[in-house]
Amino acid sequence: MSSLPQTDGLPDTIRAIVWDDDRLQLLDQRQLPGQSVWLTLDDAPAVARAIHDMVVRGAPAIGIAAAYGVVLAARAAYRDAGPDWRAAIEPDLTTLAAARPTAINLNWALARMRAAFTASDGDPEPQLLQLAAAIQHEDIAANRHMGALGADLIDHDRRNGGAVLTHCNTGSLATGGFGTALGVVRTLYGRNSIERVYATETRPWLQGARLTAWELQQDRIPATLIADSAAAALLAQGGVHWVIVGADRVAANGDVANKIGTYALALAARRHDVGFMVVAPTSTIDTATASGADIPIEDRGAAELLSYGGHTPGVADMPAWNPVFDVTPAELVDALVTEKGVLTAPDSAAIDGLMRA
Ligand SMILES: CSC[C@H]1O[C@H](OP(=O)(O)O)[C@H](O)[C@@H]1O
Repeated sequence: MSSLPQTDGLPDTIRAIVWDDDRLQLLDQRQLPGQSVWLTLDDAPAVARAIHDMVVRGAPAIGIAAAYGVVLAARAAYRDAGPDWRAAIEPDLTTLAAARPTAINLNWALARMRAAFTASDGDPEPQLLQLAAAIQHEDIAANRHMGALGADLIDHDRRNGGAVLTHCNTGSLATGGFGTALGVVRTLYGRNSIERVYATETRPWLQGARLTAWELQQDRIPATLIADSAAAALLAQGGVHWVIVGADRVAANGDVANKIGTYALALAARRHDVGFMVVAPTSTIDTATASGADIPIEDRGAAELLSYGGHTPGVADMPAWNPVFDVTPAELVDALVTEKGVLTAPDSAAIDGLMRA
């Protein structure tokens, strides 16, 4: 799929974020699945624009792209200000932080990169590039570990086998590689533990219909696309035993911000005794945010909701409400799977214990 070489020798996984030729290469997810178009970025404002415009999207992927954005910012600051690069870099860090509000992985990555601003006055780029690459590799390793933990839980649950449903895109395109919720799906299918995956189309941006469908087809995993509004009826008819989703931010009390429609899936799952699993690395957990009520929810405006592939089939100037995330209360989450362990009752005490471990 990628015209760029795999650069780290890790087990094969679709790679949508690649540092190559001393610049950041991003697979433009707005063009998938029809075209694989790679964009080359060589400054931090361009990375911020790419995050805002969803060239790259998905909570962990946003953090990884931002980390490489800091590398580009440090290059420019050191070139322009030499030993005073730490002051010179600040405007670019502010621009990166403002790219999208909900996924906490963005700020997590910026804070981790900032913590590496050592006292040395030498060129910071090599050290920061090493850290950005480490963040991406750690994410892939975490995804593979979460895949096993989530699959183990389902394999040992009374609601094992059959089919699962996933929402939005939580695969290699949304992460450093392999995926969070889709990583669990990949692992389950690899074990012959499930027969089929149902993917919601995920209006309005169609991450499910365009990206998840494409990833599952690449992996030759049997999948069926459904309209978002068909999900409750599907769960009501039986056969789907788990809903497996990702997250953009998990609050200190276990409330989960994720793609719009997740809350409805959680309600339908609870009504029909279908397991509801959230899969997210701890870089998505924000203990500084007390509850879901405090999570900023991105609204991407009416045009995105009124259009379909750039066409406006309906009333062009119709007012529209387009929050692209919602909040699922912790009590509707049957399992929160992280790389540090699985919480089957995610609440403040359990989250605190996990983050301190
Ligand atoms: C690996 S979880 C990715 C998470 O991000 C997605 O949102 P977006 O496509 O707008 O960045 C969605 O909420 C996924 O669950």
